[in-house]
Amino acid sequence: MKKKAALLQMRPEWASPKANRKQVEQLVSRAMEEAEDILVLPELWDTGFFPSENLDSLADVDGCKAKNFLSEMARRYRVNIVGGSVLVKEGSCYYNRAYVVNRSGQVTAEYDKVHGFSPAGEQKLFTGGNRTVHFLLDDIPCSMAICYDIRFPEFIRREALEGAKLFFVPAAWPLRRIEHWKILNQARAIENEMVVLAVNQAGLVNGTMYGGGSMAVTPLGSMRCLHEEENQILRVEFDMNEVDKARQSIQVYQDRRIDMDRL
Ligand SMILES: O=C(O)CCC(=O)C(=O)O
Repeated sequence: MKKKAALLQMRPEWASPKANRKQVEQLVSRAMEEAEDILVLPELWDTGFFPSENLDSLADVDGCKAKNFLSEMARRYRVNIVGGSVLVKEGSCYYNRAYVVNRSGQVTAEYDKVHGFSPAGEQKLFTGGNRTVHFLLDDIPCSMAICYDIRFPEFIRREALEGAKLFFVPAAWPLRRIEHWKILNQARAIENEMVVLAVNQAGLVNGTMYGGGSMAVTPLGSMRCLHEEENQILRVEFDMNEVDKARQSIQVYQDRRIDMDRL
């Protein structure tokens, strides 16, 4: 089964959700000048990574704005959207939360980033998720992680063992560690034998230079990757049959020694 995706690499305006919805609307419209099955956005595209002041005025209460916006985009273009993540307030807690919307505009999944990026103190401000997420896009079993989550191979392995064949990684990954980003995404695709679509922020946001390098990786590790320019679209076509072929030719799922896995 062949599918087409557009990865929407962008530079969010710092702490400006309204301006960023406008930007995303323009990027989506550019992307949909050609037919696509799936659009993918980066981490915290609504605010940048991550405001620690005025959170109450910036946070999207219960994600209503993001959900309405993404649903409207998905319905307008009849396209699936893996909506990166947005800053959500629910009750008295803040979440770095992703929404997935299908072609008819229904929100089919949500995921809270599990591993807060402790060097930036993310875990002090955001409540970390405590579950993996699984959803179907055009019948393909999918899962996702957000940014720092990909440094935890046992967590991603769990999502693969739970059935994921197509995997999404929205991120706000700085340029200075962009080699880690590329290698980790490639490794997660190869070791789990799945397709990985990873979308990063790009450009200078609140003093940090984000690295772009949004990328698509096949189950055997072939990679297509953008450079660091802002607001670029990477169009990729991938074949989900490659996942089954890779899993048949190198049988890591059967050959695992679970008895040796305990940490
Ligand atoms: O792990 C890294 O180097 C970057 C992670 C990060 O910036 C994030 O999780 O938002």
